[in-house]
Amino acid sequence: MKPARLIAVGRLRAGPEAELFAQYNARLRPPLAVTEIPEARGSAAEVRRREGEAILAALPEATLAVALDLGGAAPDSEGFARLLTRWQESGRPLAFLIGGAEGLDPAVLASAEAKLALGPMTWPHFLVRGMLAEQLYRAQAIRDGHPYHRAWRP
Ligand SMILES: C[S@@+](CC[C@H](N)C(=O)[O-])C[C@H]1O[C@@H](n2cnc3c(N)ncnc32)[C@H](O)[C@@H]1O
Repeated sequence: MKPARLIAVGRLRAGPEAELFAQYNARLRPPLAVTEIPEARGSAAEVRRREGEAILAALPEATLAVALDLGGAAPDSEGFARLLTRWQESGRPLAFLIGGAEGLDPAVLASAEAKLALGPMTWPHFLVRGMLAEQLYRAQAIRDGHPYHRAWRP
């Protein structure tokens, strides 16, 4: 499987969020390749626009982009595993996009093939990297029939 790319705003420094991401990313076959976009300055709209331009410029041609966004669909983990399989089988480069403190620019959201929410709450963008990597690992476990994922609940 070709590696998916994570394009995320901000520089993740050493600390608990970096460790969380590294722990799950290391379990992915293959791990996500990470491209960090520098945080922009200006008004909220300028920040979104500048960061958005940099995100779009970082996307390889024909990329199937999945934007992490509160307004996106929120599948359960099995549904996400099925979506991931469909995206990977498209044969196109796959990239997940995470915005910065001001969120993703409308131009980025409009260009994305899919929008994915990790529930209705707003999470810090550096934590979202680890949460996404965990769900990608869970999707891998679901497809492999690995007991990491226990679907049963009372
Ligand atoms: C602090 S949030 C930005 C909040 C911004 N006001 C907005 O509504 O997008 C930074 C980034 O983290 C990601 N994010 C935060 N919470 C999320 C959630 N529940 N689902 C998906 N992505 C989320 C998104 O990529 C977002 O652009």
